[in-house]
Amino acid sequence: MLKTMCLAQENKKSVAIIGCGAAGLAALKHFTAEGSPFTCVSFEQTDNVGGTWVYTDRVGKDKYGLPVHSSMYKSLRTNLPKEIMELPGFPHKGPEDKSYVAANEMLKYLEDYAGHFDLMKHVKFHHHVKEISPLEGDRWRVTIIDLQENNVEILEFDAVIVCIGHYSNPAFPEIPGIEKFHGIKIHSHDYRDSSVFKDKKTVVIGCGPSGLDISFDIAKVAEKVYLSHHSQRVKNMKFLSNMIQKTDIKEVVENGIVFQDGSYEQVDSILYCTGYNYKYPFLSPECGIRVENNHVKPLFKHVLNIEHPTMYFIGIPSNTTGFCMIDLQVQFAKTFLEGRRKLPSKEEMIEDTRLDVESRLASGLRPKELHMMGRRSKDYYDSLASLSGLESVSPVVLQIYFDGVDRFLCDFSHFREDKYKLLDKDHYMVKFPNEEEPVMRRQEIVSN
Ligand SMILES: Cc1cc2nc3c(=O)[nH]c(=O)nc-3n(C[C@H](O)[C@H](O)[C@H](O)COP(=O)(O)OP(=O)(O)OC[C@H]3O[C@@H](n4cnc5c(N)ncnc54)[C@H](O)[C@@H]3O)c2cc1C
Repeated sequence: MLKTMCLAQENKKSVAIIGCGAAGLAALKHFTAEGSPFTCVSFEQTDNVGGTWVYTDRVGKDKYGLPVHSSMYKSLRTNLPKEIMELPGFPHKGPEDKSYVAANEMLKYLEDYAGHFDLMKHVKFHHHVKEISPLEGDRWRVTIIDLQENNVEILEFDAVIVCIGHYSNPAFPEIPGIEKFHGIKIHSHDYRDSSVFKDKKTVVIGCGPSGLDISFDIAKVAEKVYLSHHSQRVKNMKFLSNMIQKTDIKEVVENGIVFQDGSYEQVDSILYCTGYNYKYPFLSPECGIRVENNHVKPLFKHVLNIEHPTMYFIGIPSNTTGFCMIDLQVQFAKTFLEGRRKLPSKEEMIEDTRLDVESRLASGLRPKELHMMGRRSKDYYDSLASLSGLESVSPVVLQIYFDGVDRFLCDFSHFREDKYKLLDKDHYMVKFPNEEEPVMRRQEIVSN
């Protein structure tokens, strides 16, 4: 059945928003704001808004037979203070006395956001986007399955905003001998709570935010947690007494692990905290988007499909203040789709992207890390802002981000007791658990 979004009488452009987590909601808010020249629909394959923040006990397949999207676990509290996990224009009303909140409080925030801006009426729940392919004139054909009715719809749109997140497709490194291991093997995507690790010896592979958080969670009940990694960042971290740092794995044998330094440990389970892969299975090859070594390309400013500039991707960069970035990227997309600003030529966008990749590689990032922002966040936000004539992310937000990451690395067991308050675009207050009075801090962010 072919249905076309026929909006001619309204003289509005039609926009398909794929996914309705934080990014999809921010896109809906901006693209449906009063006076907007767009009409939008968000297709969400689950029955909720909130994406990542919707906890489920399920692993493997969801009730519609699709791979479970969310990687949320029971004990999770945010690793950034809620004060910088706000979508602009809607402050957190969460607990006054804490900055680091539980997943259900983040979900409540996003549901309240949807309610406040009256966004639910634009969301088609249990609608899975199966295929997107380009049409003449950079328009789009979108094939959607209504998972409840088992109906297929084919709709046409003027623009597509992809908001599907990138923490759902587990990445597994190749490990010699892994097939011989008899114990439990799971990825953090399927981690829900620590109960199966009680009194067990576990090796956790990787020490990014999930690896650290889950290791500490398991260590409360496990006999031993071996944290296998090659990161310099956690060298001075204070671990619990049953957490032991190890080098990378050399090989797995039946009941244990041989590490690169030659040591051997018997373990009952292996937990992969080895990250996620970007994946867009619904994009037909004609969309022109490829993922090579976890690098999504060709994207201008990590957001715009250079081959078809009516397709935007929101939320791709990592290691940065996600919520503010999402909002800025959405407004960037809206500015160009509205025609308020003119995009650089295709050749200029290709050259800009080439230089960006070159300088990232030169700065020591590995090819699979090309969407990591870290200290480049300010330059990235400023470039989005100056191209589109928007306001950049407030420097104090970035300062809190970097200071929060430092605290996380120094004192993992207590950093979530810190309480932040933004004062203005340059200043914030922070109260540490071991100090009587809050201290005032000033932003010192410089470009890289
Ligand atoms: C365990 C964990 C902890 C995190 N903690 C933090 C934190 O403390 N601070 C922070 O800033 N960030 C954190 N993040 C990152 C988090 O993912 C982002 O903050 C943010 O919520 C991403 O929003 P999103 O909308 O881009 O993606 P998501 O929240 O993943 O939402 C994507 C939506 O798209 C839908 N979808 C996907 N494919 C399709 C399809 N084909 N058709 C229709 N719908 C589709 C999904 O069902 C989902 O609802 C964490 C991530 C994880 C996994």
